[in-house]
Amino acid sequence: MSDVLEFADVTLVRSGSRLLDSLTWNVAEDERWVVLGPNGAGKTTLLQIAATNMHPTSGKVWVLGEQLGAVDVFELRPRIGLTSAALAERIRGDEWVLDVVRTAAYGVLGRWREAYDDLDDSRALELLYRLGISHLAGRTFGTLSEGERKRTQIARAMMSDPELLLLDEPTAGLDLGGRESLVATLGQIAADPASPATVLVTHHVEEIPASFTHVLLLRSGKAVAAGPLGETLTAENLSACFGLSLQVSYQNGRWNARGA
Ligand SMILES: Nc1ncnc2c1ncn2[C@@H]1O[C@H](COP(=O)(O)OP(=O)(O)OP(=O)(O)O)[C@@H](O)[C@H]1O
Repeated sequence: MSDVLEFADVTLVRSGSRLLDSLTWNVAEDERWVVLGPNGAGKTTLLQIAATNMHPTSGKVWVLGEQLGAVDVFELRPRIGLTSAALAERIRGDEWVLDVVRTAAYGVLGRWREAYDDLDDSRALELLYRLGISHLAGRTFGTLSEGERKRTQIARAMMSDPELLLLDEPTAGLDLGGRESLVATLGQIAADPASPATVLVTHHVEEIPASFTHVLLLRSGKAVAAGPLGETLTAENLSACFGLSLQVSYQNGRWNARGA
């Protein structure tokens, strides 16, 4: 199985701070990773490098087999699906939900072509259906609830049939019902062998969808531990990651953590 992401001794420095510090990490095609860590650990920075939006200060990064710095990132980006708060802020409130999704086929935000192929339309509608929001296709983005917006963004990220899916805190800001429902949907997507390699950033082990396979624990830009969930998400590793004593449990495909 070839790697879709390869970070080799990656350091990223901004204003004298090491946002990532000598990070070595690989993601294979069939893997679904969760990246966990406290505020400021470097999770979003890591995802932005994987999305080719930032370049490391030192070390090497390969995305979908191409080395950053030696490839035209504009050719790579359509092969990567990304959801992030920064991207969501750029979606206009008066944009139709169907357009938010189908414009991703052309790597743009906002309507720019007057005619879309039937194939674009049917794929966008199929994705909205898969995300449970096909009934919202004719609504404007600004009228959606936070949970509906998150689902729209995930459908958009999947529109170009990406080989790598990057989800930055997809369940942030949702109420309990909204979170549980979206975690279940993400679990279904992760369980589909046709789904792309996925990296999901979160602060909470409760938000790890079933069928995710691996975890990277980040603290101060460094990997505390990385590997298969079952053997890596231990009380010892999670405590070291968050800097407090924690207990971890796993039941019916879901994780839970609380103070020890
Ligand atoms: N341009 C910059 N210059 C200096 N420091 C920066 C810059 N951008 C980000 N940082 C710092 O880098 C650290 C890592 O940021 P990042 O957003 O990657 O963390 P995170 O793990 O995603 O955090 P959170 O969980 O709060 O979203 C933070 O301490 C942040 O303040």
